[in-house]
Amino acid sequence: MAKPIVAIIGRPNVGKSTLFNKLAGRRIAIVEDTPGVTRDRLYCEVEWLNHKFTLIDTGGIEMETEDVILKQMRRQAEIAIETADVILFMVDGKTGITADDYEVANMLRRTHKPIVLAVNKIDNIEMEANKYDFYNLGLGEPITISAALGLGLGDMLDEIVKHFKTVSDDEEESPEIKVAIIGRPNAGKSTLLNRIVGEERSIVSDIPGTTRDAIDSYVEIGEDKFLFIDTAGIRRKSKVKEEVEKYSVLRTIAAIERADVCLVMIDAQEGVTEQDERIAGYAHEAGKGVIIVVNKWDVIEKDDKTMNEFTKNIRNDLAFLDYAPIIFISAKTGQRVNKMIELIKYVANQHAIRIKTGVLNEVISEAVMMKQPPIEKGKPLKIYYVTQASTKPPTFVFFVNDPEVVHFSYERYLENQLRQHFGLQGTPIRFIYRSKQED
Ligand SMILES: Nc1nc2c(ncn2[C@@H]2O[C@H](COP(=O)(O)OP(=O)(O)OP(=O)(O)O)[C@@H](O)[C@H]2O)c(=O)[nH]1
Ligand SMILES: Nc1nc2c(ncn2[C@@H]2O[C@H](COP(=O)(O)OP(=O)(O)OP(=O)(O)O)[C@@H](O)[C@H]2O)c(=O)[nH]1
Repeated sequence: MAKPIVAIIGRPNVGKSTLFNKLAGRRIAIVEDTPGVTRDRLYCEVEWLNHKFTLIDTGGIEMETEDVILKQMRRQAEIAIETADVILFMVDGKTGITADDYEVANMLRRTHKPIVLAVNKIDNIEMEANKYDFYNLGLGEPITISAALGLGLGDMLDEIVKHFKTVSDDEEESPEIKVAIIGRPNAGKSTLLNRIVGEERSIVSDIPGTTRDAIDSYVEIGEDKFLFIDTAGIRRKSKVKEEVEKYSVLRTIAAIERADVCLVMIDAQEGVTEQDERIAGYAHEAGKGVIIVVNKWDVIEKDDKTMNEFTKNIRNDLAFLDYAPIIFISAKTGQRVNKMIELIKYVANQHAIRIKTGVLNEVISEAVMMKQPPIEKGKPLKIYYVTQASTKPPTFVFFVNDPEVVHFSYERYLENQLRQHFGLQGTPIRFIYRSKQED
């Protein structure tokens, strides 16, 4: 099930960062151990009761004059409308409603997306009454919070997660493989999509005055159904370079969250760049199936060694994606595009694989017999039992004597053993350790 996306929008200074920091559990922006990925506050994972969702921040660029703020907020709202399942509209309960708040509320009211209106900076009971003004926005009941003091956040989260159920029900019924084509501008994403979809591509634009840049395309190829999520072309005119980049990143993250398989598209003429590393890092972090697609292979002068050299360099630059297959294509000529489609099917299957507990334990016991765990902190690791807890990505729970004594290199060894036996190409896998005494 795709994790829902909640987008937070609001004027500068209403307290978005403060709320972010309060809610962020794991993955604020990106964990540091993925190389090439910088830490910036763009998104975080939030867990509330039994729900997990991704909170994205659509704002945060410094603006000076009043009308620029409004322009900026309109953009935020557009992005939120495009990418989010639920929109969290944050206003300042201390300053009261502003004209910009009205403008944005008008835009939001026209969408079918659920909106949660949070009135921030209500630090004490006496200030509660400030909320009545905000009914005028016509977005329903305002929820008062104090991000700084952590007040009212539970009620706000309850309201947010209330809107999830219908979203995930829809998604679960769809049988198609969801594929996100991600990569730097100019890598050839649109060209590839057009090659696959051809004339049938349907352009959906449900927001007046804006073009939807992320367009879903349903494609049936033989018996198989695919949904391609395109992230190409951030074509909004903006003079602020960081702004354009930030939007393109947010859209990429939203596309990745919805996908089963991500095609990380590399321009063969450019090789792997830092931006490629970062984009690939998002897909890896999100636990999605990944295929590295080297495009524009037609323009590369090649001999019998070229492909090996490229492979070596990519493995080196994107070491954390060692499980991802690499394919060399030309979106322009169509070279290996059919093969790539087959690969997508294969990786989607691997990503959704379920391994029976019996076989799983046989493989792990054999692995342990072949190579005993090293002694950590004076204590040998004992693995009692392994079971696959979930899929997409395959997640294995190890019941052990002490989770603290699992060594990174031994985990690597076990992962390799599982990969040797079960394939698992193109999918990250996750290990969770439980102390047996706990249960
Ligand atoms: N009194 C009070 N102040 C708050 C609260 N939440 C945030 N603030 C203050 O409001 C100011 C702005 O907070 P930020 O979290 O940086 O606001 P922001 O919306 O992220 O701002 P941008 O990054 O410009 O978009 C800071 O001085 C915070 O300390 C709150 O619940 N109560
Ligand atoms: N030679 C060659 N050129 C290609 C190939 N794929 C794309 N191109 C060219 O590369 C340029 C960029 O392609 P697009 O498909 O627009 O790239 P994009 O990734 O969608 O770019 P954005 O919309 O900016 O994100 C165009 O001029 C394409 O014709 C290819 O396989 N071979």
